Amino acid sequence: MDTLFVRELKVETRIGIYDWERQVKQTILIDLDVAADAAFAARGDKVESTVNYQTICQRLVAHVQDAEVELVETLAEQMAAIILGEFRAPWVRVTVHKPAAVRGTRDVGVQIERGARPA
Ligand SMILES: Nc1nc2c(c(=O)[nH]1)N=C([C@H](O)[C@@H](O)CO)CN2
Repeated sequence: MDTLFVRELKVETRIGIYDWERQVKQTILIDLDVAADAAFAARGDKVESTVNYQTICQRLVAHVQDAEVELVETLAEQMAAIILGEFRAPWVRVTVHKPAAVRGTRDVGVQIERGARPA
């Protein structure tokens, strides 16, 4: 199976386990890998025959900017559920980056895979 991808979708949101993190918005970056049949889409050359990565980005931005969760894990699970449930994708990998959240690091975050990747 082929993979549609999104790299570094940037969203400002309230996220974190500390009280101060409830008062500010922080930047998170989202990477997505979504299983999709690129050959099928290419045969018809119409976006309606595949997953529209722009629509996914718009849906996730709308969700994440108002999510107000503590953990990056929670956000990743919510986004995976949206992509599998609403966009009928069979498999997704979601990576949530919280850059510079921990002193001394460039980046921290989580990566999850949900669904079943077609052969
Ligand atoms: N497994 C996790 N560990 C931590 C998280 C998280 O979301 N998942 N978050 C924090 C803080 O919010 C940190 O990002 C900011 O100081 C710490 N550990």
